[in-house]
Amino acid sequence: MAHAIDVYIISGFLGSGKTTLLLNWLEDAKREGLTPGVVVNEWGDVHVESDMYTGTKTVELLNGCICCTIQDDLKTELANFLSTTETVPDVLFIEGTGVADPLEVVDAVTDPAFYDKLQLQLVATVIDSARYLEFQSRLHSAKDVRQMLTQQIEAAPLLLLNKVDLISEKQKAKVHKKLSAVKQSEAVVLETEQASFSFQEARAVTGNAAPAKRHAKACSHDHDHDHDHHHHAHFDMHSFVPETTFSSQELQKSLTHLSGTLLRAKGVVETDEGKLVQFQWSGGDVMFRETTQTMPRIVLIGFGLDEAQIQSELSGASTSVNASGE
Ligand SMILES: Nc1nc2c(ncn2[C@@H]2O[C@H](COP(=O)(O)OP(=O)(O)OP(=O)(O)O)[C@@H](O)[C@H]2O)c(=O)[nH]1
Repeated sequence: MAHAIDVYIISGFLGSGKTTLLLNWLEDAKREGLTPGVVVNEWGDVHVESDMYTGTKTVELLNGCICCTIQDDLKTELANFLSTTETVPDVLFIEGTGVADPLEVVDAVTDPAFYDKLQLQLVATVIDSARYLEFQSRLHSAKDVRQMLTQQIEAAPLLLLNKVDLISEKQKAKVHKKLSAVKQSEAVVLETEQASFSFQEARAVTGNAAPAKRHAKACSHDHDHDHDHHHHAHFDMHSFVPETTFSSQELQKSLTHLSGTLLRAKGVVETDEGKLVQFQWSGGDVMFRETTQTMPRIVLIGFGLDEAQIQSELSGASTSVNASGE
């Protein structure tokens, strides 16, 4: 291989706007005539957004955080990706799950096995500015959430303060202040709406500080691969096939009625009109958008979610798959 492939890692907490940024960068790269490749790591057992990457060489790592065995999977997938006879991409975008420590992805990419094949250019962390203060609050948020956010922010020389359309100037100032206590001193912080920061602009940042590099610490998560569940620190994940139809208002109502702490929900549901749509929920309104997916699915992630209530509010049937920890 003549040149190593430039790698850009997109990090950020659940629902912050990583996929939105990835889609922007994919378009930018293609417009420039580059051939991009994508690695997406999803916390769900089904990738409900896979139709968004049609036409791009994509590797999906499902059901996990990129850590421990999943980190080994990432290395294996990267090796497979690089050894296929198809066109080698010019640039590779890796989107971690919202509950991944980006340094674990950095470790995989900078593994000696790839030293002449992959060239890490940038770790960009996307931050949901509308939920950042809540997520960083000792009063309103769990320690795992605060730690995860801190790891993601500390690892990145580029921080995109996304969703600024949802907050006031006063809130924005508070977010900047909080962020400056955590971020790398040289980190570039930019405010965005719809993660509108182009790939060209991102490349200009790569001249700045390299991503922090430390060996990923030993995995402290509980994994029990003999059972049909995956445990992300203390995050519970539920994934199931809903057997009812929804309007966006009904889905909104059901999601916001759930006891425990729901951090993120997404999936594919059937509308009352019998059409399958993709839905997104990350703390605000439920958003529906067109999809070519052919199966309904709901994936939820949070803390202390009640399985029985999820069944009665959202599943509508007994086909529910509990993928939560413990
Ligand atoms: N209001 C607002 N919504 C946004 C913005 N950026 C993204 N969104 C929406 O926020 C939701 C989550 O965005 P994604 O890009 O899927 O977030 P993600 O970080 O990939 O989410 P995970 O799948 O949980 O990792 C989607 O409904 C987006 O359309 C923004 O700047 N403002």
